[in-house]
Amino acid sequence: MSDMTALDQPFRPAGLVNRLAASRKFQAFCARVPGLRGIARSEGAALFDLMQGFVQSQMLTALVELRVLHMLADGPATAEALATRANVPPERMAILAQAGAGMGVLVRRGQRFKLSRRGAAFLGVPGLADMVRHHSVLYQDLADPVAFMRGETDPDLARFWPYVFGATGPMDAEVAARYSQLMADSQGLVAQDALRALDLRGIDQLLDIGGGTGAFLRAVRARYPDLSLALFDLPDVVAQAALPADVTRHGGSFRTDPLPKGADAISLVRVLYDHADDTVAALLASVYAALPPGGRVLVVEPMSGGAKPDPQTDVYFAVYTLAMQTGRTRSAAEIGAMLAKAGFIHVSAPKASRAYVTGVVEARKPALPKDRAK
Ligand SMILES: CC(C)=CCC/C(C)=C/CC/C(C)=C/C=C/C(C)=C/C=C/C=C(C)/C=C/C=C(C)/C=C/C=C(C)/C=C/CC(C)(C)O
Ligand SMILES: C[S@@+](CC[C@H](N)C(=O)[O-])C[C@H]1O[C@@H](n2cnc3c(N)ncnc32)[C@H](O)[C@@H]1O
Repeated sequence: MSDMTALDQPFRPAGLVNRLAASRKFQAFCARVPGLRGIARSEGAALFDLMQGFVQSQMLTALVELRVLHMLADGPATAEALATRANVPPERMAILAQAGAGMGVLVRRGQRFKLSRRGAAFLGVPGLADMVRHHSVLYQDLADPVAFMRGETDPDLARFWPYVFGATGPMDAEVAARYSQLMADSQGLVAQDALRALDLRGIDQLLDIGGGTGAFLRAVRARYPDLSLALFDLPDVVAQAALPADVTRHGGSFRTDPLPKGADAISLVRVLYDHADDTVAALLASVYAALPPGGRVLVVEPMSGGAKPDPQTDVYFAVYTLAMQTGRTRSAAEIGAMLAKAGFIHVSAPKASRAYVTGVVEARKPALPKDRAK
């Protein structure tokens, strides 16, 4: 039997609805019946988009690398004019611009192309173009997805973020700058959504562990000017943080050093998902030890949908952290369970507005010893 014959065998999945959906006769029937036709068409288009996602991403990368979106920010242009500026053969630029319009980041008006609203929003999101550019590493890592899922590859993404892994010693200036800038740029939306979901009133001092260049603390300062702030990160990273003079800086490693005491709230922004469960458990134990009774811990990072799989976090961030090889994308329920295991109570997951930007989980250290039993 040839492979083609094998593929022609009808599938008979379990369940009536799935059996109908897989039936070619039923698919053809739906295509003829008004009402069902629309469902069949949109299911087909959704399948097609799943299949062509990698082509869309690569064409977005080409639009970014060739600065086509940036050029069109100055005003509409023909594909020919774009081709000259980007040094691409005109017939190829015509295909790229047409694809950009098909993807909704450009709009075609006769022979000219302009930036669409979505394309303009893309350029306006801090660091998004650079995020797209750095995806070339992940793209290579996923070139053989079967080997990748079997754990038979050695992904380069694992080396892209050296300071995620607590590297010590002198910092390569270029690596540090690339790392810090990408982190700081993408921090804006994270801080915005986290501070919308969290209420920090009542806190006297907030210590941000793994706070990088201090972008989260700067956003907190803008919203809660009276809150006293402190940053803890690796010494080289803390030294680079751009923070107001009154913000206390602590250089150290949460793997080997005790966390400073004095704060009644500790935040962990995009820190836990970089690390394995045993590292996270030890870190949460240190956080617990550093907090006073009644102190709060705030976990802010993209989270898996858990029982309700999420279209972005359970694909992009789960695969991204898998390629990094050190951590994983956990659900709010998993993070909550780890917090409870460390002794925290009143674990809650305030609703954040965009799962693909961040999720939020908070909890308290018991105020009184008797609370621990609760
Ligand atoms: C008034 C009328 C009628 C119409 C107005 C129309 C109009 C002008 C509408 C405007 C539309 C608008 C405001 C759109 C705004 C869109 C926004 C804000 C889009 C935001 C998108 C954000 C995205 C796509 C974020 C992506 C984030 C990524 C990819 C983050 C990756 C982070 C990584 C890889 C972190 C790694 C850290 C590590 C290493 C794991 O620790
Ligand atoms: C993904 S970044 C998050 C930075 C920042 N919170 C943000 O969201 O933009 C992880 C941070 O954890 C820090 N980090 C990694 N290992 C650490 C360790 N052992 N001790 C202290 N900080 C560490 C890194 O230097 C980095 O700043």
